Amino acid sequence: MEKWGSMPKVELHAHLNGSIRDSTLLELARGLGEKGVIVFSDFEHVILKDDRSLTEVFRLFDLIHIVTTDHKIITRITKEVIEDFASENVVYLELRTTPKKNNSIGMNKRSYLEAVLEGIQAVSTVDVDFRPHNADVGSPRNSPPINDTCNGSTRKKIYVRLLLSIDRRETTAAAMETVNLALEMRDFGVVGIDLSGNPIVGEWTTYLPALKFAREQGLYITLHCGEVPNPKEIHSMLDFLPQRIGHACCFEEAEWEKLKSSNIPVEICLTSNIRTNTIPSLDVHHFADLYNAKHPLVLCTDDSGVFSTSVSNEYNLAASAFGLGRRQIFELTTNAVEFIFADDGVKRELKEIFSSAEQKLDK
Ligand SMILES: CNc1ncnc2c1ncn2[C@@H]1O[C@H](COP(=O)(O)O)[C@@H](O)[C@H]1O
Ligand SMILES: [Zn+2]
Repeated sequence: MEKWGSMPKVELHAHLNGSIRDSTLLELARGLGEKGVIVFSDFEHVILKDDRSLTEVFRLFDLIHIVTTDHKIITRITKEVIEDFASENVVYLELRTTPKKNNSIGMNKRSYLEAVLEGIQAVSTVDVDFRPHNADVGSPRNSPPINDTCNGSTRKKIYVRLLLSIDRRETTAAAMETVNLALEMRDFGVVGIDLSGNPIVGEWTTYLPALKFAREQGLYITLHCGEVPNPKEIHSMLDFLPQRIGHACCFEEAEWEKLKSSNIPVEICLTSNIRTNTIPSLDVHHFADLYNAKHPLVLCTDDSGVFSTSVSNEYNLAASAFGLGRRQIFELTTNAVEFIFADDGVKRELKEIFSSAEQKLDK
């Protein structure tokens, strides 16, 4: 993916546990296998399987969660995932994760999130800016500006913001607990709420009170929308007017019309849609229609570990499947800065990065 290496990127739709490195997942699973907690050979077979239906993907997530639900492991995978995105020149990352409770190991949603925050602070290959700048008024910013020159050497920097996910299996009370946690942790880079999980599970009305409350309190909201055909839910989601939606795969004419007139940006995850068979092939993917209609779009990975992809790979796929050149991909990413969940100061800095990268684009 050399071609995309130098281009600055934003990643707005990445699930923490879905972005785990294959090598880390296998190492952790082998360890649990040796302790007799799981049967490693069963696990290995599922991890290494290439094509999975949406149902199989959610079975895999249950397995991943058995292996990763421990504070130290959550800290480790957070650090690795951020370092991996930074290594392909992602300059702004919105990482989403579902805060989890596991009484048997003394984990609750807050301690889970604290483990994530520890992972962010453990990143060593790049400077991480994760706290909104007005969160620490009077104290120095938590990291220097991008490409700050210190002792003659230039350090790379990545902005990281967190979205807390509500899992569709959760109750209204559990969803509300996640929103309250997000509000409490705003000064630590939590900027919004995501609704995700198996799309055939749960009812929109269950999460609605928590989502409404989140919005009233000023949190940003993005929803997994239309991963399966469910026109009633899709309409309710679009009527809610979230700041962004993910996927938008199983839309009919009326839903397309509503989406286009609403101008809600769509997070497009090409590999994920193809690998889960939500869309049969790229030549019929809705990216092309939305792109031609100049609808706001951003290319994202969804689960870079589970689907063995990267932002560069997604750019490459879009370029070859839809005939886009480097400049068009670059413009798509630059335009996405408008709908990131960050303040104007961050947007301004990102625009500067993109504008200086533009000058080198055709070289
Ligand atoms: C394939 N498309 C998808 N559709 C819906 N939800 C998805 C997803 N991919 C991932 N997740 C959601 O993210 C969780 C894993 O990360 P975290 O444990 O939160 O860090 C999954 O359990 C699921 O709830
Ligand atoms: Zn997703």
